[in-house]
Amino acid sequence: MASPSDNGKTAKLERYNSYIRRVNSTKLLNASSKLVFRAALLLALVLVFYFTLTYPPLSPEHHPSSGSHLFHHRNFLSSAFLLSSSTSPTWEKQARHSSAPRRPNGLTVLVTGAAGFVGSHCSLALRKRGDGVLGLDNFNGYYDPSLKRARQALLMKHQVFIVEGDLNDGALLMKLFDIIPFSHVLHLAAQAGVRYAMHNPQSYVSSNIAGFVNLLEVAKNANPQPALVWASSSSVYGLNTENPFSELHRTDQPASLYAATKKAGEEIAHTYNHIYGLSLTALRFFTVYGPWGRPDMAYFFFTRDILRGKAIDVYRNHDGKEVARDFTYIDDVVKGCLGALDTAQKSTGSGGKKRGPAQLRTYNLGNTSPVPVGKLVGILEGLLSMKAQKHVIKMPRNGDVPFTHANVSLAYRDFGYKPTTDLAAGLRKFVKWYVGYYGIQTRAKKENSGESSSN
Ligand SMILES: O=C(O)[C@H]1O[C@H](OP(=O)(O)OP(=O)(O)OC[C@H]2O[C@@H](n3ccc(=O)[nH]c3=O)[C@H](O)[C@@H]2O)[C@H](O)[C@@H](O)[C@H]1O
Repeated sequence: MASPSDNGKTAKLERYNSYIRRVNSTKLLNASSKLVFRAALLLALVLVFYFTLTYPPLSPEHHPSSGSHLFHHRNFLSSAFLLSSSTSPTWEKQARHSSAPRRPNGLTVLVTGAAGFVGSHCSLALRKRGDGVLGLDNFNGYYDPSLKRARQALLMKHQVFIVEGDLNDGALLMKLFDIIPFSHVLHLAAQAGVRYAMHNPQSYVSSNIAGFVNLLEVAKNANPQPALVWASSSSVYGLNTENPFSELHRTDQPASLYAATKKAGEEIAHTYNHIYGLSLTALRFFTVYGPWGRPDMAYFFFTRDILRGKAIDVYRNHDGKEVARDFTYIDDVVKGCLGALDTAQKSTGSGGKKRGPAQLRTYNLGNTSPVPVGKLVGILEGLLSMKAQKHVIKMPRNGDVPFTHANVSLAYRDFGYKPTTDLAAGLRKFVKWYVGYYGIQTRAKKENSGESSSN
């Protein structure tokens, strides 16, 4: 048994040991909390820098700034990210897996702008029929990037992988073509929007001209050379007065810089077809709308503003007539894009040299039935069961054209393009998506749910 003096010594020793433990743990705590603080500070700085570039502040006209300085930093960042991650086997594995066709003779398609409106719809449609699809998108802040991220998440569910990078990143594009033998490119990445060109002209030059040339340079050197189908625009008809617009009409009077860059794209396409034997198809889209659409387009922000009770500007021509558009539903445009891809002939060049004449095509993809903007507003009012606060004003001189109307007989002849959705039916689907996506209870919905609960 231990004596009381032994017990006293043991108790003292234990008190001393616990004191030493406390002193040590406090030191350790101080050291580790300093470390944690420094790491948190560093992380916060990195996050602030990253979010400043990724989510630039909104400008008054619903157009998030994509000022050229931000644009270039963003490219630099994505490029740095990709060059380091391009060596990672996981990254390449995902890209290869995504681009591998799941059906015999399936296409292997690079879709640029895959997180965009038309790009995400086309990527899904291609994947659903068993084609291989790899997306490319720079997720810029022209409009709410969270919508682009939501589209990306939807594509991921269907095993479509999007590489985050920019068209102007030549090293990245070469790497993609190096690891994947693309049979086709569906090139939809662009700086869109007619009116925004007055605010940020350089972004149009950077994406729609420099970026396009960069892509063509890489495509012409690729082995095999892919066939390219790409998005031009109804806006190339500019001040053309002949109706409906045919591919044979003049397109040398663009009314906006956006239109001018798309028209320039058509001329550039001619050059690459002529010199390098690239198979090229331009699709002139006519005001495409629908679920998962672009928030910078009138039908989209009219819906938002009507629901918020905010006034909307409805443009009228200077001659007093209503402005009208050949609004085209997204599913019709997707069918047109797939039809163009399926009928695209192979490029004829190899190793950057032309081996024979190659296909060069241009098609209108419209709805063939122009609708005045006032009528569009009326349809939205009906669907939302709300009255719009309309300001009818003269169309500002901002690059808009008074009227668009597509003749689609060429696209019908060559790949059976036939639009089937009228504006009322298409907007119904859009509004259904909109209220679901943003979790909005419309008055119509509330009344319906009231009715069903009383039955
Ligand atoms: O076919 C195209 O190639 C282009 O289509 C689309 O341009 P637009 O046809 O101009 O569509 P959008 O802006 O929705 O305006 C629709 C109508 O609302 C009128 N409009 C517009 C704004 C407003 O405040 N009030 C108004 O009346 C306006 O005057 C117009 O009559 C794409 O954005 C563009 O990227 C490109 O793809």
